[in-house]
Amino acid sequence: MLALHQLSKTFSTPQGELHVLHHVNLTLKQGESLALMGESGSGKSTLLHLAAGLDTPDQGSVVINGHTLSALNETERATLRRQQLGLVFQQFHLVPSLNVADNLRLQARLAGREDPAWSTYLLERLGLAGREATYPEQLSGGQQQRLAIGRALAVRPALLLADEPTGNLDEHTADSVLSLLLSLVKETQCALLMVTHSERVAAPLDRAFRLHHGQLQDAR
Ligand SMILES: Nc1ncnc2c1ncn2[C@@H]1O[C@H](COP(=O)(O)OP(=O)(O)OP(=O)(O)O)[C@@H](O)[C@H]1O
Repeated sequence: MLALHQLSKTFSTPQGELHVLHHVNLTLKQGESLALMGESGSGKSTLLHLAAGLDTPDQGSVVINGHTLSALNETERATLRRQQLGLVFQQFHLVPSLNVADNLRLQARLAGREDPAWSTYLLERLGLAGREATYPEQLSGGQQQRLAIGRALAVRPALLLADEPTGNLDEHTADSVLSLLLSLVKETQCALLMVTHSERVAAPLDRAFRLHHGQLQDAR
């Protein structure tokens, strides 16, 4: 579902070249979940951005569901991102002027993949049935992140990329949002790559890797 081959990324900084990723290899199969850990500044978000095609590597390739990102033009990459990728961030990035139902449908609508029955089912699973007309500011943090997760899954993506998805939530809420996320991932059989600082959050995922000096190490 996701393959990273020999991925390298260097940033130029006033202090000189910063080699953030150095020939990183990783494969993630359908239905598999992987936690990406590492110290602050180790390159976790950089790797996630490369996997999402939001940034380009200096060397190496990213393959999503059989498509090599570097072989696509910008329009094709954007279409692939919309149809095959779900993104969830620490900040929920909901659209404040859209209600719950419209936020949930937003990405699916842009991808041309609206499925009303699936959206209705998702709203129930997210605990947001009956709240369709509510606006994000009227929701709790946990509810907002559940909605952001639902928006990402409404397209039935092949791959879900999540950057500290529970980082803004208290421990109890984080646990319930995480278990909902993992159960929906299993149900939809999408692959999950999740950045987290927390061993606790990483524990229920199938595999865990740590980025250290630009390379991935098995964290278990
Ligand atoms: N566009 C950029 N230009 C220059 N340096 C960058 C750029 N983006 C990231 N960096 C640097 O690359 C390194 C890795 O950053 P990244 O955000 O990937 O780390 P991270 O592991 O996600 O950190 P955190 O856990 O704090 O979010 C950091 O030292 C950062 O300052």
